[in-house]
Amino acid sequence: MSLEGVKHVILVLSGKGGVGKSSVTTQMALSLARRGHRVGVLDIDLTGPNIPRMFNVEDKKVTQGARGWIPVPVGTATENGGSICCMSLGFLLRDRGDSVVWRGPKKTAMVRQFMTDVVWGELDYLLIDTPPGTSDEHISLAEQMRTVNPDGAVIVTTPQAISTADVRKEINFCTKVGINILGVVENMSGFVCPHCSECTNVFSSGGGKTMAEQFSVEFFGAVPIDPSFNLMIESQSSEEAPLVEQYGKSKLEPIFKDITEKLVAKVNS
Ligand SMILES: Nc1ncnc2c1ncn2[C@@H]1O[C@H](COP(=O)(O)OP(=O)(O)OP(=O)(O)O)[C@@H](O)[C@H]1O
Ligand code: SF4
Repeated sequence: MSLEGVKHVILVLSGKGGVGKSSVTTQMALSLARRGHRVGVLDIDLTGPNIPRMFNVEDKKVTQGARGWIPVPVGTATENGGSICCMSLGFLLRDRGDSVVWRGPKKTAMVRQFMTDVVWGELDYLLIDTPPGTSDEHISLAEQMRTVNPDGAVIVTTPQAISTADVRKEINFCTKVGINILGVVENMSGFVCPHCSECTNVFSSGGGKTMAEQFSVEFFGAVPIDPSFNLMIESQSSEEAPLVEQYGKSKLEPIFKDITEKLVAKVNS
């Protein structure tokens, strides 16, 4: 079984698309790796496999070993032994539009293969970036995810989503399919000015925390919109310091340090 060396499996879920699930997954991976953890990222967001782009490994090829697919390493290991490797449908698609037209059974078969046929080796954390939504198709995906016995899920939302029924739906979805909720991250919560670094609350603030209290789930933290994070992702080049090092300068790094400390404490409690 390919997950036998993996200590903790964490799902990253969101009730709707575009809330920043992939960027939260990426930053949790960077933050964990900076603290010496060996991290794998599995991207099963078949409608928008963004993880290879986030880690600037889009042009890398996945190789097939004797026991299964070998995930793609992201840079080299850090001095304290932290590392990131990833696997995404994006590596296997000839055309990024291909997966969008797949029918449910084909997607489910692909996810099943991803859950079982990737040779991760020894990992402290495997983060699984899942497709957004709570439809019937997601229920069958969630059933696949349960086969890898995850520690639970981190739910990503935005301040706008909190004021709608999205998070409630997502929490009910987890309860229905028997997935433990580890905590909630509110993304795009305010805006960091690129000139003076002042954070302005564009929408109402504090909603995520209140909502988490209502549902008795842990609030991991609020992440503002930081345009420099996108610039960092877009301007990555092989000549520059590895992303895991560059991320040390990001204004979002201390926030994700706090989020991942809560996550680590939760899964090890
Ligand atoms: N806090 C943030 N600050 C700056 N940019 C952000 C932030 N969160 C997300 N983004 C940007 O918003 C865009 C959408 O984010 P992302 O791809 O992570 O969303 P998603 O929920 O995974 O989307 P999908 O539903 O397509 O999978 C990306 O370009 C990402 O870099
Ligand atoms: S936060 Fe300050 S520097 Fe940024 S746009 Fe507003 S006034 Fe200007």
